[in-house]
Amino acid sequence: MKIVIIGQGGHSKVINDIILSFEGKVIAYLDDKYEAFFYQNDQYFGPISSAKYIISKIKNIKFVIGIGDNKVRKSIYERLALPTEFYATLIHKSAIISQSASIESGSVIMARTVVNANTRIGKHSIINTGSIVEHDNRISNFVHISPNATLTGSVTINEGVHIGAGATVIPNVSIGEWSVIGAGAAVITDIPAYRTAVGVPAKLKIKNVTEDVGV
Ligand SMILES: CC(=O)SCCNC(=O)CCNC(=O)[C@H](O)C(C)(C)COP(=O)(O)OP(=O)(O)OC[C@H]1O[C@@H](n2cnc3c(N)ncnc32)[C@H](O)[C@@H]1OP(=O)(O)O
Repeated sequence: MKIVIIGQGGHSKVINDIILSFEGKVIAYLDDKYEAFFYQNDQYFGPISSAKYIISKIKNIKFVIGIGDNKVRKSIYERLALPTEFYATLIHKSAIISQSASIESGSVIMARTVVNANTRIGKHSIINTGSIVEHDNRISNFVHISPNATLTGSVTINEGVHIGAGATVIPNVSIGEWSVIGAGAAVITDIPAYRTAVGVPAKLKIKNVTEDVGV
């Protein structure tokens, strides 16, 4: 599979490792740190605006937005307005994915994750290294489940939610859209939209979600 990664920060390096795990190839990096489109050492580089040019130049390519921040990832998705079929679903070879789970396009599933039975994962979401997403979860679009987080059974994660590293969510809990759960939290009650919750058990912080959540 020939992949174009949009964004060239830390998250894109881990996506590159997913692609190597199934012997795919990164043919281009598009990032706005580049002012012009160029070819070097068997790869193309250019600004994000060159996505449509690269589609016209190279056949059978797929894109992935390799940016960890949920809001930035969504804004680039909206800016590019590419049809769904241009986005890859990338799953590391070491991930364990139930046959009854489903994962939509643009989402990335990192090394040593588990996605269990009847879980649904939406578009452009990240299931990061070593996290466990148990059975019957509903994970929406532009979500980030950070490394080593655990979602137990029948958890609902709405659009744009960021679950911090090592956090645990108990069964049947719902997290409202664009909320942030702090690293190491234990979430035992529903969390409303656009809020930050931290601690064990997780409590709402007074301050609402800020732009920078430490992704
Ligand atoms: C491969 C990768 O890197 S994937 C990305 C993984 N990234 C993460 O897991 C980051 C998760 N982010 C966090 O945990 C952050 O601390 C957040 C989003 C919860 C809070 O960030 P901010 O809003 O900037 O909060 P800030 O740092 O100002 O702290 C405010 C208060 O919350 C407390 N707090 C912050 N985070 C946590 C936490 N995870 N658990 C418990 N308390 C916390 C602070 O101690 C502080 O308490 P105080 O007011 O009593 O002094």
